[in-house]
Amino acid sequence: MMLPHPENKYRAFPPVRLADRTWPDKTITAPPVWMSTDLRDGNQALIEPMSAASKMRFFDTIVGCGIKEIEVGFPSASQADFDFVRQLIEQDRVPADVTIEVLTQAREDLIRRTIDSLAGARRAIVHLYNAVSPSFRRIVFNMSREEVVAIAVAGTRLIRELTDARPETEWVFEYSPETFSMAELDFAREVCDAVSAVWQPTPERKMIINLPSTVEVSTPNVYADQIEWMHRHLARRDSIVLSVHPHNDRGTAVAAAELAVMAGADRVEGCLFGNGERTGNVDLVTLALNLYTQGVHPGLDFSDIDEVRKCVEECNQIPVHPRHPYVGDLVFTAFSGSHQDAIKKGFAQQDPQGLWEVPYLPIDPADLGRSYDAVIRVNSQSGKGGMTYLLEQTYGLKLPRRLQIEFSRAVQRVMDETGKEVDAKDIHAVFEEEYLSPDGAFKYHAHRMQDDGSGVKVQVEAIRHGRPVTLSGAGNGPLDAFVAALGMDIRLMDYHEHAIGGGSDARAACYVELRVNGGATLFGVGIDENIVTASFKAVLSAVNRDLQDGREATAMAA
Ligand SMILES: CC(=O)SCCNC(=O)CCNC(=O)[C@H](O)C(C)(C)COP(=O)(O)OP(=O)(O)OC[C@H]1O[C@@H](n2cnc3c(N)ncnc32)[C@H](O)[C@@H]1OP(=O)(O)O
Ligand SMILES: CC(C)C(=O)C(=O)O
Repeated sequence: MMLPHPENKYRAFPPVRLADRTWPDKTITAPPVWMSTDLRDGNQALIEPMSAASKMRFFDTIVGCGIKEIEVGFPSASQADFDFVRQLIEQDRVPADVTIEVLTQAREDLIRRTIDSLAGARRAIVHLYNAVSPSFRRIVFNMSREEVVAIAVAGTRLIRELTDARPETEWVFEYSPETFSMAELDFAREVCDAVSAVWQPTPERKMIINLPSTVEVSTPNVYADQIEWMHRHLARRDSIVLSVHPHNDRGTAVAAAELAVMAGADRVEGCLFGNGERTGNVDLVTLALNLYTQGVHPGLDFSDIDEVRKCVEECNQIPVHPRHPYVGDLVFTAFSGSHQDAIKKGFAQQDPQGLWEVPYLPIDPADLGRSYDAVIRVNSQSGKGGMTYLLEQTYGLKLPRRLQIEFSRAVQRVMDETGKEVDAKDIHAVFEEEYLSPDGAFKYHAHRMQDDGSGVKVQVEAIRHGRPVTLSGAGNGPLDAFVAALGMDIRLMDYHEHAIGGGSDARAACYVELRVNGGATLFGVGIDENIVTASFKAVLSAVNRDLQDGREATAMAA
C-alpha cells in the first residue's frame, strides 16, 4: 500500500522573505530564561491529569532543577487547578526567587477567576492567550481580524484593571498570540502591539510576549525567521521579554527553539523530557544540555538526571524513551564493537582536566550522575572492546590484547547460542568457566620453593584427575621451574600480571600464553593473593584448557 498523493491535500509552508536574516551566523552564548509548563501544557496533555500530590512533587522537582518561572495551571478551568494554585500560595511553597504563572483565555469570567486564584501571591505571571491564525479565525471563532484583536485587547484591559486593584502582588503580564507560527506576521505583530499598547510595559517592568508554534508546521529555519522578524518589528521591544513556546509536531522543536534563541528570543517555554500536547512541548532538558555541551552553563541542575526522570515518569505516568537525548536508558550505551573500542580508548586517554573528547559520547555521563558501567553493553554486534571494558570496570581484570581476542570468541559463542545481550556478570561467568574453572584435570593445591641464588627449585602439590600428585622441577625462575615440573612440551609465549584491588584485599592476576605440544597458542589465567601462586595457576589453567580441547598432552608428568 502506498500513501495517497499529498499534492491536493497538503501544501508547503511559505518561507519568510527575510533576506538580511542574521540568526544563521549567531551562536548562543548565554541561556534563555527557562519556563516550565509541565504543570499546565504538560498536565493538560496527560491521559489522567496529575493529582495534587503529584503536582506538588513535580513542582518541587522543577524548582530543584533551578527553573525560576513555572506555569502551574489553568485555574479557571477546574477546581483542582484553582486549589493547587491556592495551596502553593497559602502553604508558602514558592521559593522567593521563583515565580508562578497561570494561563487564561481572554474571557471575562475566566480572567476574574484566574486573578482570584492568585490572591496573596508575592509575584505572579498572568498569561493571556487567544488564537490569531487565519484558520482559527475562520473555523474556531468565525471572527474578523479586528474582532480577534478586540478579544486580546479587552482581556488585557481587564487584567490590567484587576491587577492594579491588587498592588500587594508583583504582577507580570504575558500575552500569547496562540497559533502564531501559522499566522500572518503582520497580523501577529498588530495583535501583540495592540496588547502592549494597553499594558504599557517599560524596560523596568517588562511584559512577556510569547510566540508559540502551537502546531509545528514548518522547518525550524522558517520559525527562526518568524521570530527574527517579530524581534525586529515589535513595538516597545526594549520593554518586552520575547518568549517562544515550540511544539514538536514535526520532531524539530529543539532545533526550532535553538534557532529562535539565535533569532532574538529571550525566553523558552517547554516541558521536562518533552511531554505536552500531541508530540509534546519542546524538551527543556535537551535544550539545556545541548547548551552545556557547547560550554555554556544553562543555569539548571541536571547533575542527577535519573532522579529528575524518575519523578517526571511517575508523575506523568509516561515513560521516557530509552533513546531520549541525555537521559534515555540506552544513550550512554554502545553495543557495536567499533563504537565500544573507540569509547574504551577514549576513556583511557581522556585527560580529567581537559576538554571532553571521548568518541561517540557528546557529554560525560558522569556530569549527569550516570554511571560508566552502563556505557558499554554487549550483544551479538559487539567486539572485544565492550566485554573487556566491562570485565575491567566491574572485576578489575585487564586482559592482554591477544587474550581479549581469544576470550571474545568464547563470549560470542554464548551469545550466538542464547541470542541475548550479556551483562558484566554474564561475561565474568564465561570468563570463570573458560579460564578459572576448578573442574579441570589439574588443580593447584600448594607449593614450596627454594632459591639458592643460581636457580629455583619448586615442589608443587596438585590434584590430577582427583588424585593428589607432587610435581618437582628446577629452572631459572619459579615459572620456569614449574613448567619443568609438569614435564610437558610447553613454551611460554607471553606473560602479564597486575594487581586487582589494593591494601589487604589485593590479589594478583596472571595471564600466560602457552604453546603446548607444538599446538596453537592459548591463554591461561590465574588469580591469587600470591603472585607466584597466580602464575602457577595460570599455567595449569592453560594446560587444562589444552586438555579440554582434546589435544594430546603426550609427555605429562605422572
Ligand atoms: C494551545 C493551548 O494549549 S491553549 C490551553 C488549552 N487548555 C485548555 O483548554 C485546558 C482547560 N480548558 C477548559 O477546561 C475549558 O476549555 C475552559 C474551562 C477554559 C472553557 O470551557 P468552555 O467555556 O466550556 O469553553 P470551551 O472549552 O468549549 O471553549 C470554546 C469556546 O471558547 C472560545 N475561546 C477559545 N479560546 C479562547 C480565547 N483564548 N479567548 C476567548 N475565547 C476563546 C471559543 O471560541 C469557544 O467559544 P464558543 O463556545 O462561543 O464557540
Ligand atoms: C497558550 C499557548 C502558549 C499554548 O500553549 C500553545 O500555543 O501551544
